[in-house]
Amino acid sequence: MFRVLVSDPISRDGLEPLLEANNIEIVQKNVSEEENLAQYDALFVRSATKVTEELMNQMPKLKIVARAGVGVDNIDVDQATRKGIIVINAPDGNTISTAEHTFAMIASLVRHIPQANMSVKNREWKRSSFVGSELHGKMLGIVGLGRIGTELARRAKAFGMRVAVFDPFLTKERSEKIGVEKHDFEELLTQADIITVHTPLTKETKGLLNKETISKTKKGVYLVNCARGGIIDEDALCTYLENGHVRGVALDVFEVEPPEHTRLLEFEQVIATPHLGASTKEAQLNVAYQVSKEVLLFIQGKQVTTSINLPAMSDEAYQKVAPYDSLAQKIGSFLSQYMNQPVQSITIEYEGTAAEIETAYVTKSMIASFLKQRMDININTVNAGVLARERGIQFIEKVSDQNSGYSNSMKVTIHGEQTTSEIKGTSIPHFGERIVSVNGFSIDFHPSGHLLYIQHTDVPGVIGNVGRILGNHSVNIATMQVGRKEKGGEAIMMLSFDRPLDQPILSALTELDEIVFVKAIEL
Ligand SMILES: NC(=O)c1ccc[n+]([C@@H]2O[C@H](COP(=O)([O-])OP(=O)(O)OC[C@H]3O[C@@H](n4cnc5c(N)ncnc54)[C@H](O)[C@@H]3O)[C@@H](O)[C@H]2O)c1
Ligand SMILES: O=C(O)CC[C@@H](O)C(=O)O
Repeated sequence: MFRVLVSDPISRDGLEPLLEANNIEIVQKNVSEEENLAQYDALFVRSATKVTEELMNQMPKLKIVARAGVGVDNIDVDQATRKGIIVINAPDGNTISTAEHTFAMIASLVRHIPQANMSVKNREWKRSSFVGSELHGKMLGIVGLGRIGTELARRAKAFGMRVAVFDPFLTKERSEKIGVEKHDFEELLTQADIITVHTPLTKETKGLLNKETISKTKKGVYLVNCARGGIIDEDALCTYLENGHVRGVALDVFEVEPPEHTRLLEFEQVIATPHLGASTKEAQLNVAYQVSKEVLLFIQGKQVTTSINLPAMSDEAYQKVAPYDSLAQKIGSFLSQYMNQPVQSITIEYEGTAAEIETAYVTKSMIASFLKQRMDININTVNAGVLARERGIQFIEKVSDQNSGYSNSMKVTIHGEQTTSEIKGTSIPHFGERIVSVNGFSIDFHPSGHLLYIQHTDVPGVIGNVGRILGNHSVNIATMQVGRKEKGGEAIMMLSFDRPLDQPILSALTELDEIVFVKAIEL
């Protein structure tokens, strides 16, 4: 049974993909009210539930956190990544609703609709107090032309506004295609009549509009924040509302929610909504449906596509990656068992068609498989890179332009504290994966099951002696491959069996004079 805890109010209709599936239990209850958090595999949240390290520690089975919305600032993504918990969101399900809400806020701001509404309800009729301005012909400055910024720009243009945009990642081609003026931040500040922010809250965007930057705006400017509290500094807003430089402010989001800056809310020129950007039936259905479908993919062992902490990959792309993923996992596990020593670096080199896939995913998969043999915690492609780095293991990914005769190959080299080892493998369509070289010895075997690696001197009788010892212990050899670099030098044998070998057999083999090294490997 896969158990899902839905902590914030999320559209029940949107949970349909999960409700219709078998063996999934869904409980809709806030985390603060649930006594047995340890039983859940998945957690659904909006922005209210804070997914902290402490909460995740109480949920040892947690595998996936689904944010029914865009912003993941209420989720400790770094800690989730360390713990191997996938974090997904619904990146575009609420875009239209939030753009529409922003536009409604802008229109309300310049026509004083909320204030006029209050006044009429107070039985007043003050028509001259609420003279507004037209949007037509005014310049809207959009900071951040992502999904919401783009939809807002379209609506503003339909109202006859000029749209100026600042976004450091915006290309000239895209701005031309959307029909907006690309500006630098200073230009936008000095020219716009209304400035609205649509960036995530990051180190760079926190306080982007502050005492200094707001001082550069036009006198009488309107400021809007329907993105994240803190992008516009709330103290600075109070200063400029007080001295009349800023004519009006519209806020859907606050530095602390519900807002604690009561002085800001006391200004008549401030209009506010309680984080309602995504609060429409349509958006809530969209985001819940989007994350439910993703969680179902995860449960079915398929690729999730909207993960914050996994390389994004469609199921179609994963089908191309899958054979190499399997090979990488086999090589990682083999090398980890074979090299029983601390490791300094892992290099993975892709050649041929293997170099054309999402190599970052496969590299993480190989590292996860390597680390799994050594660590007793949940390791997967989400946290493999972080855990390797934390343990001082450097990993390097290379693409080789050499042609070693295989249509694809993957070579993993591990520098340990005492020795260096290397395995090369290939994936043959309809035939599976093969290891074609171990530490420079050419060989050809299927990396699966109960294996035995033997390094020995290339002298007559070794194979017979090994066969005799195994026979004496009633061990049947399933397959056997040999490889050597030169006649009479060192050589290797790779054997496979129907059952694992126990220690007395391994000790007996090690005692043979011509045997240098013996290692049982389980794949
Ligand atoms: N009020 C709500 O209910 C609500 C609903 C949905 C989204 N949001 C918030 O709205 C914001 C935008 O969402 P989105 O889906 O459009 O995101 P998005 O990722 O599509 O767009 C963000 C844009 O900001 C730009 N950007 C990043 N750093 C910047 C910087 N320093 N200066 C200027 N631009 C910068 C990026 O290049 C990108 O184009 C997010 O903060 C999101 O959490 C709020
Ligand atoms: O869940 C909500 O209503 C907030 C949504 C919004 O802030 C988001 O980032 O998607």
